[in-house]
Amino acid sequence: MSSIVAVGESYQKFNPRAYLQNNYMPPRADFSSEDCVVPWKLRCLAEAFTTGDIHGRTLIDVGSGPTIYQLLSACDHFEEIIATDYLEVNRAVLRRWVQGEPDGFDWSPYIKHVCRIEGKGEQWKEKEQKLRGKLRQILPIDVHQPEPLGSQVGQPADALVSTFCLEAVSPDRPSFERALSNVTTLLKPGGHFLLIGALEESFYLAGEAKLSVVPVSEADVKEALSKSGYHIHNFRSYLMPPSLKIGVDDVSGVFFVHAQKKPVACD
Ligand SMILES: Nc1ncnc2c1ncn2[C@@H]1O[C@@H](CSCCNC[C@@H]2Cc3ccc([N+](=O)[O-])cc3CN2)[C@@H](O)[C@H]1O
Repeated sequence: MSSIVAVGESYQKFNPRAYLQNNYMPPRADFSSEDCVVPWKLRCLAEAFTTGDIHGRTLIDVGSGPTIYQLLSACDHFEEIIATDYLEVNRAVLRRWVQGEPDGFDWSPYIKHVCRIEGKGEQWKEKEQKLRGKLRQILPIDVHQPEPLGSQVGQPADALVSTFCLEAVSPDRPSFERALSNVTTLLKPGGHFLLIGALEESFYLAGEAKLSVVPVSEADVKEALSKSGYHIHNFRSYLMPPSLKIGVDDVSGVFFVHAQKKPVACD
């Protein structure tokens, strides 16, 4: 069995609720401390959009998983946001959130925090409804395919977001680099890519599933972006404090990159 097929097999046991519990509840989601990893991620994303340089018609979120926090600061800057994931269980979680079904994960602490740090006086219910209104497509994706969205691919997006996906679905570094190259076909030349991921992680848990992760360093990520034709505007790293090493993975840190796909070279 190819190692990519093995990755797909391993995801069949992925449990969205366990995954959310492990990574998006306290202690990792502690909004009282700016030093905590979730506020750090939200601040990186909010600050990336304050320049006003990142905007357009469509943003695609690559490997959304069962989360929407990564889209909260984006929703003011795009007409349409397309969420994607490999697993139907995750796409179903996202659809239920968009439809406002009551039994879902409570993202309100995240929405309130983002409204606070954006400082625009936006009410959290207003931002919640705005994102629900923009999240119009939730599509299947496979980043190991040269056309990750298959026949659904429309015109290239103005921007991409991806959080914790590429390294968690790639068995090795060449596969990670190919996956990045594949998803880059979804982005227009000159388009912006906001990428968040795990540093030096080799596994993580999501209920019964124990998923392998290809450990990547800052240098590995920068090299992969350079090979895929990106200019890096900003690269930040967060060092996971011992208090947040809670056994759900062996992640050493988290990286945030604001990269831009170089325009096509004119001959
Ligand atoms: N072939 C594929 N193409 C696209 N997506 C695919 C494919 N296969 C699986 N997927 C899809 O990709 C997956 C995305 S979730 C990946 C989780 N990454 C590791 C985890 C995340 C995390 C989160 C937060 C923090 N923190 O400190 O705050 C740390 C960490 C480190 N551990 C999942 O949705 C799957 O459904």
